Amino acid sequence: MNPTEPQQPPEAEPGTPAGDEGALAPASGQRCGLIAIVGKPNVGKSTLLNALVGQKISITSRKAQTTRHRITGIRTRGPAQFVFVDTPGFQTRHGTALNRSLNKTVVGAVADVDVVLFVVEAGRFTLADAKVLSLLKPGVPVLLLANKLDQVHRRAEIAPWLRDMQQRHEFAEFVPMTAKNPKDIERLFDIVEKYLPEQPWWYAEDELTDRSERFLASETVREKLFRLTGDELPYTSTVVIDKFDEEPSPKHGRMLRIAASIVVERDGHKAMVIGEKGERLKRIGTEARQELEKLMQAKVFLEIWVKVRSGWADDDARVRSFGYE
Ligand SMILES: Nc1nc2c(ncn2[C@@H]2O[C@H](COP(=O)(O)OP(=O)(O)OP(=O)(O)O)[C@@H](O)[C@H]2O)c(=O)[nH]1
Repeated sequence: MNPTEPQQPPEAEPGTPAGDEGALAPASGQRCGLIAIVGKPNVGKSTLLNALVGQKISITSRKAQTTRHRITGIRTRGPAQFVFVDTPGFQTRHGTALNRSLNKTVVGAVADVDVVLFVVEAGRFTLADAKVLSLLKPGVPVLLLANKLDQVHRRAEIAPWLRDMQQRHEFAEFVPMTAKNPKDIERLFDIVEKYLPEQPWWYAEDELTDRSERFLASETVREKLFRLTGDELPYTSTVVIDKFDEEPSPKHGRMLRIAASIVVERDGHKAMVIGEKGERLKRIGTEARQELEKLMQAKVFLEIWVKVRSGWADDDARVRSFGYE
């Protein structure tokens, strides 16, 4: 059932090719590719992604960003580098929101990955599953991940169900599994590896560094800032991370203390960011903290200050002091 066609490299590669910087291992035998995990809500996509990339969930560095793909995790295992990408719109909680949020970009983000992992609950296939499946473009191999196999008590029913699924789509492979079972995760890696094109890795073997988590923190605050202020705030506003300390925590595993400054050009902008009775700033902080806790799998204490620095963007020395080189 494996596709015999060689895989096409994605249109937009997320990083500088490894060779450009000379920092990475030689290309021989290396594989690297983009993987999308899609499925209706609650089928176990997050559980699966966490199991696949462990602690490494990260947007990584600036060069890793593309307009088409937001990287949610990277895992380098043996000769293969697995780059997992976000598929917004495929992952909304409600079916109606799913319909509403669909647009070409969203579908496009899944169209040029190397392989799609379509997650369903083993033994089930609902209208919501069918909707997600209908959005997948032909040409990209789709692996049917029948997750939560541990919850299926009558295993004998899985074979006829799989046959039924075979009628619905030309799946490249069927993978009945339990995302919570580490052995199944290893088996899944072996299966997915074959779908990654032979090409040099895009990222260093252990891409996630302190610096990239720091970067991720500033990007997350910035994203909330702009989303919650709409078009009112000029783009010259920025976010600077003043402190990023990690402490071990017996209770939470990891604990991060992050202090960030939102730097704006005018007092009026400061008032806008803070909002009435501080409500807006509070929301920016809460939403950013929640997202960072999920991304970094840590307890996060996030403190945000708003500072006015007029003309800061023109002042080289000050820009450097904010951590931009
Ligand atoms: N028994 C069992 N439970 C699982 C498995 N995988 C995930 N779950 C549980 O299923 C529930 C949903 O898992 P998530 O990973 O949050 O699902 P999701 O698809 O990311 O959900 P959305 O964020 O709503 O799209 C959680 O309670 C998980 O613990 C599995 O293999 N077996």
